[in-house]
Amino acid sequence: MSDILLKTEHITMQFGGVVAVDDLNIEIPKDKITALIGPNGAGKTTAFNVITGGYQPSNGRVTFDGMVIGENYPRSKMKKIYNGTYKTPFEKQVVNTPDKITRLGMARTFQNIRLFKDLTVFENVLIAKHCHIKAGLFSSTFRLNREEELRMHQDTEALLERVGLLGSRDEKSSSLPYGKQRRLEIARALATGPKLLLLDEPAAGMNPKETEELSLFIKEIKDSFKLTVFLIEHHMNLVMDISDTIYVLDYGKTIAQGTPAEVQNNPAVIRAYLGVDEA
Ligand SMILES: Nc1ncnc2c1ncn2[C@@H]1O[C@H](COP(=O)(O)OP(=O)(O)OP(=O)(O)O)[C@@H](O)[C@H]1O
Repeated sequence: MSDILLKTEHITMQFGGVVAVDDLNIEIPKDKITALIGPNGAGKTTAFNVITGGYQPSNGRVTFDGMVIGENYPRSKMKKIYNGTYKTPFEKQVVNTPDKITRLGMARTFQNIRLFKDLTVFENVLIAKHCHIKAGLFSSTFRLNREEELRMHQDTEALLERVGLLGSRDEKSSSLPYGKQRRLEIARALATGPKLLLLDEPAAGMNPKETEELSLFIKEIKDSFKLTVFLIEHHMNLVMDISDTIYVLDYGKTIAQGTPAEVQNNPAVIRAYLGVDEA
């Protein structure tokens, strides 16, 4: 069995004349935390959208847990990229919708919080669980399977307890403090039972104390839910604190990869962030 849970090969995403992601090749090892960083507009969210099935790549392949989940190699581009040297296996197209990819074991959160504002904490998580279960139309409509419903309620409460939100069970999600709303978003993603959790700027808008709590929280859930984590983040303290490996994008291209210490001292990274030579 491979230790690599997610792999992208030559992922390119083009919007008209803009190449948002340019030949991205990453490997996410199981049970580790990997970060994707880079200045604004570097292509990070676009990469997440391709990986989670929101966009079909203009080019490239995504493999998750040994299965190709997204692939597109138009012949004209193959020629250009591989200079005619690459042989056939990329000639087919594989398209998966985000819900199918979620069912395979990948869950994500978004840059902007996407909770059901008027529903309670409990209801927000319960809905995420429902979306994950493929109930038949008949049982969904007539609610015949009371046992299953009861089990889902119990599982939801257990999950809320594990993420420290049981005390807020009946509060409207919009009335929670910001840090807890972010935590609830993560709980909703966990409700789908993922192997891989993708977090898009989980610390966005957080103060230093909330960011520190989030660091701890991500490490805790990674261990207790046996997760692999892939995150985009601008808060460098958080990234350097929790990541095993970091990939750095700039203008869609990978300019560096390595451990936090390696990336921090990489001149190309310093240039990309500061816009000046490190000297
Ligand atoms: N749907 C789209 N149509 C056209 N251009 C897009 C689209 N989505 C993203 N882009 C462009 O692709 C580039 C990369 O954007 P993306 O949002 O992926 O960057 P990012 O690294 O996530 O930025 P940020 O850190 O600000 O969230 C930008 O130039 C953006 O304007």
